[in-house]
Amino acid sequence: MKVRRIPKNQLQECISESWVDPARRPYCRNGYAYIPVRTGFPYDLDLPERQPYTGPGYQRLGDTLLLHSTAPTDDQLQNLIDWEHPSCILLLNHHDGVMRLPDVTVLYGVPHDVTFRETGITYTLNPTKVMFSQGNRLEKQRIRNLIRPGEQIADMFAGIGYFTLSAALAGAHVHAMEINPDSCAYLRKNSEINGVADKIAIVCGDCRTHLTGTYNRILMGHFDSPDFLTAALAHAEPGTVLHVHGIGDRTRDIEDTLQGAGFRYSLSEHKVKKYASRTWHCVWDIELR
Ligand SMILES: C[S@@+](CC[C@H](N)C(=O)[O-])C[C@H]1O[C@@H](n2cnc3c(N)ncnc32)[C@H](O)[C@@H]1O
Repeated sequence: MKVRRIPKNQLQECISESWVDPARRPYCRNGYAYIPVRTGFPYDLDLPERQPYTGPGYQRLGDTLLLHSTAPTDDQLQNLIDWEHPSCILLLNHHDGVMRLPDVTVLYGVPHDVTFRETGITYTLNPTKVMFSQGNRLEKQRIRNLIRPGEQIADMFAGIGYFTLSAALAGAHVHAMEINPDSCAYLRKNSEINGVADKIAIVCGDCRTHLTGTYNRILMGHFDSPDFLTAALAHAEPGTVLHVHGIGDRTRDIEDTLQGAGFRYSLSEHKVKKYASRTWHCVWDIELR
């Protein structure tokens, strides 16, 4: 592949010039951009063709790549480094405990805070310290579309702001509760970066002791949410909408709790993503009557 090597900060100025091959992606390394050159134009280097990466799937969070569960072979890892030029590659083995802390193996580079955008929201986090689920992207958008400006919302499991930031950007006032101090710190940072700090009241602690008053909407983005429903209902009233996440079929448990608390309600179930074979991560939308 014939390329011209230029300082990375000149990439934007060059990208529409006639010598640039628009069918190939430039790539950056060590402060330089390598731009593929069209046939017939002068070039600086003739690089061996890059081998497309064909190993296990991964997600990109800023300059860090996150592989899920399946470790690459040594050849695949080298192939991925050459293909994506990341600064760090992590293998996410699983999430641990109630805080859903990531258990990761560092495959390449040194872990650090990463910044990236997803559906118009900027996130900063360290993927070795807190979880980030790209699989919840559609659910975040769905929730954002349901929220009306001025709503009073409780996010009982705010994490680094997956739902809280969407809700605040939709014009709601969010009482964001989170038990993990690392997540609270990133949530604070993310609310500032996205310009919604004045719409979010962050509390670091157990949501069950921090819920106050009643809310228009209660977000419960934790797999064990059905077990927290009684606590949430103590801060709900007719008209309140709850979004209760869980794994597998929890409809019966949820309905038992609602009926035990004496509420009339409408309930609908939505699939968020596959969790295991035949098991789904679901969210139950409940509107109290
Ligand atoms: C699934 S994670 C992330 C939540 C995020 N809303 C999402 O959908 O991905 C759940 C979060 O709930 C927090 N958490 C667990 N138990 C909690 C509790 N009792 N009170 C407040 N936060 C809690 C964990 O620390 C974790 O950050």
